[in-house]
Amino acid sequence: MPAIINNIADALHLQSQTRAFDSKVTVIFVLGGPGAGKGTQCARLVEDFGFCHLSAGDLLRAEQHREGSEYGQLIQTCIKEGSIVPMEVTVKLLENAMKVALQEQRSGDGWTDGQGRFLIDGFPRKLDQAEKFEHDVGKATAVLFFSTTEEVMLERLLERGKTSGREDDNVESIKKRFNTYKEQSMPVIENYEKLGKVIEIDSSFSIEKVHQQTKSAVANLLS
Ligand SMILES: Nc1ncnc2c1ncn2[C@@H]1O[C@H](COP(=O)(O)OP(=O)(O)OP(=O)(O)O)[C@@H](O)[C@H]1O
Ligand SMILES: O=c1ccn([C@@H]2O[C@H](COP(=O)(O)O)[C@@H](O)[C@H]2O)c(=O)[nH]1
Repeated sequence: MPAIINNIADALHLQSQTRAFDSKVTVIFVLGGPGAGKGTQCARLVEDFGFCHLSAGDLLRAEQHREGSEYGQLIQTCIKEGSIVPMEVTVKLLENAMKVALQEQRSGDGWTDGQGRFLIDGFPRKLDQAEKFEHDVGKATAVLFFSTTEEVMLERLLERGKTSGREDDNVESIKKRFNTYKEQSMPVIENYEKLGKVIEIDSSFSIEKVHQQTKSAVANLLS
């Protein structure tokens, strides 16, 4: 970086150069409490619009089980305790996964509609993660916020827990996850609300009804 930055435009240009992805990439953060239905709706949006869906939780679980990972134990503890893995780990995993996805898209046959569109599911969970991602990786175009009550989320998670094999789909971990969500993740949503980037969808309804509302909101966003 040069010693003197002449004006704000230069400064902004330099700042944007440090990001891994340019403004052609569409990044939508998908937030909401544990079990609100984020992953379910992301899967539908992949079919509708050709998004690349990256779940931060899934990436962390894969890293936890990767042979030789230095973060395996740390990730396991955080997931069980419903706490947040240090941002450096998660942001790096997301950045790498985005790079791989873009390379795969570019080496495929032709240019597809969804190229460069990312749904980042379950991230950012904390304000510092949001800042780091936007600084190092790319700007968020919008935030899809799936909102519902703790009662609904608890029921869904306990039902999922019967088959998911997830070590955090149990009452003890779920209560901790709710606390982390309220204390650390809600401020992220409030922050993006101030920036006018949040699209809130009540996810208390059936999967199909929530999907119709989500699809129409995303279609508007992309038009
Ligand atoms: N609208 C809905 N109505 C009823 N059940 C739903 C609905 N949406 C999702 N589910 C079910 O609730 C459970 C949780 O959904 P999902 O995994 O999509 O939530 P999530 O927000 O991604 O959760 P987490 O943050 O814990 O990963 C799943 O078993 C899913 O099938
Ligand atoms: O950015 C993130 C996302 C997730 N975690 C940890 O993973 C679990 C499970 O996340 P899901 O989105 O429910 O799959 C979450 O409770 C955190 O412990 C994280 O640390 N950072």
